[in-house]
Amino acid sequence: MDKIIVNGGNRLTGTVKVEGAKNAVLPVITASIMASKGQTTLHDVPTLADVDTISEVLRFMNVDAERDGRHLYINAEYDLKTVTPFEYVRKMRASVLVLGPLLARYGHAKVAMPGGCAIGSRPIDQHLKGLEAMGAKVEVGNGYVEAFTTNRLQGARIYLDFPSVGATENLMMAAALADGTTIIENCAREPEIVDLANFINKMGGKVIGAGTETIKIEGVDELTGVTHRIIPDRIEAGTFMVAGAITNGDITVEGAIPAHLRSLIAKMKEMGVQIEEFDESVRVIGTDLLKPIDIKTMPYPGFPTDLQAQLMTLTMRAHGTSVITETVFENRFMHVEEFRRMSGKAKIEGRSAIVKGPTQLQGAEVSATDLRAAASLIIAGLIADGHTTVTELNHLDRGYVEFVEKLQGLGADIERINDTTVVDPMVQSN
Ligand SMILES: CC(=O)N[C@H]1[C@@H](OP(=O)(O)OP(=O)(O)OC[C@H]2O[C@@H](n3ccc(=O)[nH]c3=O)[C@H](O)[C@@H]2O)O[C@H](CO)[C@@H](O)[C@@H]1O
Ligand SMILES: C=C(OP(=O)(O)O)C(=O)O
Repeated sequence: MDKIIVNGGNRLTGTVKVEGAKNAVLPVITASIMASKGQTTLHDVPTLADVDTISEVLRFMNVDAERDGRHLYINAEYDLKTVTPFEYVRKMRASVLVLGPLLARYGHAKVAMPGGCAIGSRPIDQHLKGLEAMGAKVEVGNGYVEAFTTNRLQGARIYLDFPSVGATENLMMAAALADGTTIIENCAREPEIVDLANFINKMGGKVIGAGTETIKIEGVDELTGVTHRIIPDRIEAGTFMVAGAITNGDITVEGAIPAHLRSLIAKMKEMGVQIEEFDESVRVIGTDLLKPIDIKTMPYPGFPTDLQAQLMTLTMRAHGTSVITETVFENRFMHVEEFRRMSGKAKIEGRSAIVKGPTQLQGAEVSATDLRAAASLIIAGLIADGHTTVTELNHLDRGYVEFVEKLQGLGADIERINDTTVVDPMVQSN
């Protein structure tokens, strides 16, 4: 079992570079299967477990998907299978993003229903509602969702009850090859949605309005493979920004696009952190005198739920009480219990976490409960007294490339080990 061991106390300094965005590359990869001719070449592809999983999904469907370092070559010119089994969806919920592309290209898609996960129940009703509005017949049973259409999907006007990122992406892709015009209202506005729209437009699609509350898509008959560079990962960038600030460090994060990080920059400045903005990088200079804040996670451009756990670590160093409210996922506070193991003073009240600072965190053995919890426990370890050991690193590997090496490059005392020590079951059960 792999473990990360952090010895707290080092101030981070220097420069770190972020990868292409996980949440941009996954939908772009699934959109590439709509290209009935030509090869797709993607650059700045992060070497993540999730990218490997979605590539396996594509290969299962008879698509060529070959990765060479940070480049991915995809050829979907063949007859594709239109089924995605549970073994893939179980590993990664974003597999459900093949639904729109397959249905649009073949008039059929059968995908294992994604279950709930540690952060919430995560239904896909908004995806299905939109596909039905476009004329698809949708059946849910035996753990699968199956969608058919005898003719092409028809353009429709769709209002999302919530600006769901995945639903906006699935419907935008389905509409790209539909007959007529689709309008998606109350859609998600994340930078990753804009990246996907740019990619579809390069393929020959006609998408306008991505990044606003209404997207209009005029369906076309055919899409072709193209070359595309994935946008930088704003969540990875934000994770390092917090790591720099919490250690009272001075770091530059290359690939941090300030326009994509407005809410985090505003909140960190409110806490007293100094932030200098450049075109595609930010410099973060920490302070000993952090102020408490209130944060509420919201769809973009609100504060991202994917940075909630990381920023919570910083509030543990602030002088006073911070209130962090999670409105996007109903169960995204699993890290609070782990912070308490490190002597963090945090408690959950309804949908909020109340954090009292400043606290001198203590090194402890903690376990990652989801991807961002993994990163935030490591960040907490950077300022804890003594050693912090973080396990369940499969979560971290879904979303961070060489996280340990990058932190070492900034001066952290951290290592990843493969610990094969057999644990006495009597001790473990206590
Ligand atoms: C691969 C990817 O891009 N993942 C991101 C994406 O996930 P994902 O696309 O799954 O997130 P959504 O925006 O769809 O979900 C947000 C909320 O809407 C609810 N909902 C969603 C769809 C639906 O049909 N019905 C419904 O009720 C969800 O349960 C959740 O409470 O956006 C999330 C919110 O920014 C991020 O945390 C994830 O990192
Ligand atoms: C929740 C996340 O991802 P996913 O939607 O892939 O589970 C995340 O990136 O923090």
